[in-house]
Amino acid sequence: MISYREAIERLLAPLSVLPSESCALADAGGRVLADTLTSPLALPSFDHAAMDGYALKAGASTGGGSEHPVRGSLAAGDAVPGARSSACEIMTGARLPDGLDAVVAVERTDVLQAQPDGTPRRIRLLDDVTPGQNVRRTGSDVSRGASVLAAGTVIEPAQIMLLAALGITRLAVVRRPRVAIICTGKELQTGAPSPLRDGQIHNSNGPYLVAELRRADAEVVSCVTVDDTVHPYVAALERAVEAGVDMVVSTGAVSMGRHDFVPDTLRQVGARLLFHKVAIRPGKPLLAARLHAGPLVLALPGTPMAVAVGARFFVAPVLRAMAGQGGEPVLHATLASAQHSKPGLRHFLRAALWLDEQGRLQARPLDRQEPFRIQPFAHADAWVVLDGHAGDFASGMQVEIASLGLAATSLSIGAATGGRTDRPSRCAFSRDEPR
Ligand SMILES: Nc1nc2c(c(=O)[nH]1)N[C@H]1C(S)=C(S)[C@@H](COP(=O)(O)OP(=O)(O)OC[C@H]3O[C@@H](n4cnc5c(N)ncnc54)[C@H](O)[C@@H]3O)O[C@H]1N2
Ligand code: MOO
Repeated sequence: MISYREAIERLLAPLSVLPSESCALADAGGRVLADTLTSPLALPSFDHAAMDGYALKAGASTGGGSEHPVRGSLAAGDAVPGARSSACEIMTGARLPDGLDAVVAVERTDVLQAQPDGTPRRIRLLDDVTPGQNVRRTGSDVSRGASVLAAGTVIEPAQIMLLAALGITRLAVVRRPRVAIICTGKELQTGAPSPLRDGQIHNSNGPYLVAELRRADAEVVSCVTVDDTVHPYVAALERAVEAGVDMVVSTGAVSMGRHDFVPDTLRQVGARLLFHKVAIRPGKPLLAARLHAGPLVLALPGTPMAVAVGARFFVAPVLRAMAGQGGEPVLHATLASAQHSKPGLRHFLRAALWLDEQGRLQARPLDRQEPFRIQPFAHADAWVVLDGHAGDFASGMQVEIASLGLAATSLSIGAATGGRTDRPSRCAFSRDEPR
């Protein structure tokens, strides 16, 4: 049996980043940037006013109390031909005319004279005005040609704001990974959902995997249920290959039972076995193989929490590697209750997260950790990962935590404690070495 670290090395070593494709910015939410983006523009693209007021040439004549004639008015969007030397009314966002270098806010002036329509003609400054005051300089946010987003960045709304500001309407993104799901087990009731026949159960792994993969922006090509016999599984694999998938995720039939046909079947179809059985709990009988036709097969044990662990700690790193994202940052929290784990095994525990009075993130593994239990998973905030320390983890130790779902950014805090956090305003977690 190999360690988790070795399993991940074997899994990721042969993977390459998926090809890129062009995508409209409007459709880019959740996609992964394929190439590092350089800015075609400076931001701001021109010196402009940060306040509604008056543009001036700052200097010896712009001390507090000085008076200035006002010529013209500029609003955001106005073209500004030629240079100016005298003060001019200006609105926030309007380009600063050449020759002027400061803006004084309207409330820091007295209007001495105005036209009948209210347009100011002469003002008095209440304070000294200095060069650059209330001016947003060209390129002070982004300089032209600068690298603005690295390859592998997930395009979230904040990135869309930046790209839109730069006038980028199309971008190269990594193609979505195509995944087929195969759920094995003749106990899985197909067809009408209820009532359940004797010995039958509802398929919960399939819908869970579909939801996780979709949230991770993978394309779920198919999700089929097959019984515990070789032929339907092989046929499902063939259909997945024909559909051009990058990965097959199957559940069940990888352990020691007489009906656990998946390991032998994969050997029979000529798949190259990467590993079978990993020193983890839950999920130990997990198997990874590569089909001759190309796709990776992750055969997860059927027990629901083995599937959840397989998805979070095996499927997610594969998806990151296929997207060119590199290792995931490791998060830590303070362990709130002592834990004992079996030495040599990496344990994944469902846990509650909350903030203590000092704003430190606390993690307490939930009580019922048996891998068949689904309810605690639905009420947990995060995974706690325990490995090493001869199996003894004292309360107060820093331990590794991970978001419950595949999307590493979606760490929830306080849901498992009914939203109770000792101090809800701060979240202190440490980020260090990539996983
Ligand atoms: N003699 C041994 N028995 C078992 C071992 C072992 O080492 N020696 N390992 C145990 C561990 S650990 C796990 S995990 C399971 C994995 O078994 P399989 O991968 O063969 O999975 P199944 O037997 O098909 O199913 C296990 C369990 O999960 C339920 N299940 C399966 N698919 C679904 C689904 N789509 N939705 C909901 N629930 C599902 C299934 O009914 C079983 O209860 O093996 C242990 N045994
Ligand atoms: O890996 Mo299994 O889920 O411990 O029963």
